[in-house]
Amino acid sequence: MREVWPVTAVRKAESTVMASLPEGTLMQRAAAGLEKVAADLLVKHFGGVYGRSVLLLTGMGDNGGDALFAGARLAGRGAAVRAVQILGSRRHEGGHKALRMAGGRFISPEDVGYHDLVLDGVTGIGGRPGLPIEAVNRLRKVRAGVTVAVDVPSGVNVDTGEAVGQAVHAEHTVTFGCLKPAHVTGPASELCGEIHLVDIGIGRALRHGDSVLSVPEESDIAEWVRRPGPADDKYTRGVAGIAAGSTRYPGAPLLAAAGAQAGPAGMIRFAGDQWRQVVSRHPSIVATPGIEEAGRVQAWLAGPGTGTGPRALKTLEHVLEAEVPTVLDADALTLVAKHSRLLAGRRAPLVLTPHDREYERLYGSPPEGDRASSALALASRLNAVVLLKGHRTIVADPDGSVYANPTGTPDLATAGSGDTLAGLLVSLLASGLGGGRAAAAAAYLHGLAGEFAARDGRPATAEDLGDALRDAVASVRTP
Ligand SMILES: NC(=O)C1=CN([C@@H]2O[C@H](COP(=O)(O)OP(=O)(O)OC[C@H]3O[C@@H](n4cnc5c(N)ncnc54)[C@H](O)[C@@H]3O)[C@@H](O)[C@H]2O)[C@@H](O)CC1
Ligand SMILES: [K+]
Repeated sequence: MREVWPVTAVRKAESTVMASLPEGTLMQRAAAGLEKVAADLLVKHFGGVYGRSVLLLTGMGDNGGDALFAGARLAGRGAAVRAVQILGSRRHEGGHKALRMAGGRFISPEDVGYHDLVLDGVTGIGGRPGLPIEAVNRLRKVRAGVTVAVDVPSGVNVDTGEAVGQAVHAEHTVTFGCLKPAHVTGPASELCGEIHLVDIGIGRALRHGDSVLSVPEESDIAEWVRRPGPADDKYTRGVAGIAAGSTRYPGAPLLAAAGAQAGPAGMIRFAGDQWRQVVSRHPSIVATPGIEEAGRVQAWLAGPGTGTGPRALKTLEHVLEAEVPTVLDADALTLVAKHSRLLAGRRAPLVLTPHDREYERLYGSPPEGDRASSALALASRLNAVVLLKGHRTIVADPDGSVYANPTGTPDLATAGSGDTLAGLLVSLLASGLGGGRAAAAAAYLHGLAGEFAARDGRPATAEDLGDALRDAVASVRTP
């Protein structure tokens, strides 16, 4: 699991470590890491460092200092390095001196044009969101072969992942010490490109309790997705129940079933009008038309394609009465938003999977720019795990843990995609995984499946996700 720390925690760790080091040591470590990534990119895209043009964008703080010292190192390797002040008039004296000594030059904002590599050192963790118009106008003149953000793309809100106004859009971000929220959540994460984490030695001073988000890694998912042991039978692996579909939405049950088939449960029960279609597509599923005769399960999924009429409400009441871990998706979210009594006094774990409009129905206002805080607010209010769908899906557990999902592709924004996610999620819950981890694992595997399904520009549909989910599970399990 990769932890994510906010600016205050980073500053605290930096000052603890800095107190025992000669002045400037951390900046030199940062600059060395930045130079390495920049040089590798120059080699990869332009065949070498020597003779390539590099532009350093600077502001008033140490972020510009990092860029200037890295630029001085690149100049020492024969790159033609220029620096331009994008924000304010105060400059980083040490960095300026180093660049001058290495043969770099300072140019006026009027003279910037194309450069092979641009290092964005306008603002870092000291940046306030939203750049002044003068800086934005200067940035507009910059044309880059490759843009590398120093620490974070300038202009973003580092602690929330919001991108206010015009922020730098980078293909790579070189960050120092640890990940910050802007790297993993919200629109800012889309402006970062590929993240390179440089160890500057502050890790030991970062306190676990100060981290605000976690990013699951492949090894976490492999550990969480239960594998059957020799003593297991279909019941001990967990029985998942799906209550889905209606004559209006007959496809949702099939897609939810396909998602569940990729998960770790040993058996799936289905209740709904499409019971015959479900069995003919998935003969291993035990299906009945009505919820009353569905049988016992270790976890329920309710909502995909059920509609919000009286029959759907009755089914949902039945599911909730079972008091087993339950995923509420799609129409079930609309129903609990309308009938708050449904969740009153609930004890068994609950996982809700809203997109933004469903979130608004449940919470009363849409998610804010700080999606992690918004997800956590709903999780606390309803005492339920909230999986807030988005480009970077957030999972918030009422116990306070928040996960930012690192996988996925915009290709997943397709009809029926959520049904497969909900199906996989209920299978994970039925296998005994806790709500937060089950939701984080489902989001991870679903995102990976989307990447697989859309590989090489293939148009992906939700129908492709069942197979792709099995490939995703296999790929996290293969070391
Ligand atoms: N503190 C440390 O120990 C280390 C810091 N490092 C670098 O230092 C950076 C932080 O440096 P600073 O704290 O100097 O902060 P920044 O360099 O991020 O910028 C702060 C300056 O920019 C101005 N500013 C920020 N946002 C603005 C806005 N929207 N409009 C107008 N002015 C704005 C501030 O008033 C301040 O003068 C990190 O991101 C990292 O790149 C690294 O060298 C590693 C060590
Ligand atoms: K920056």
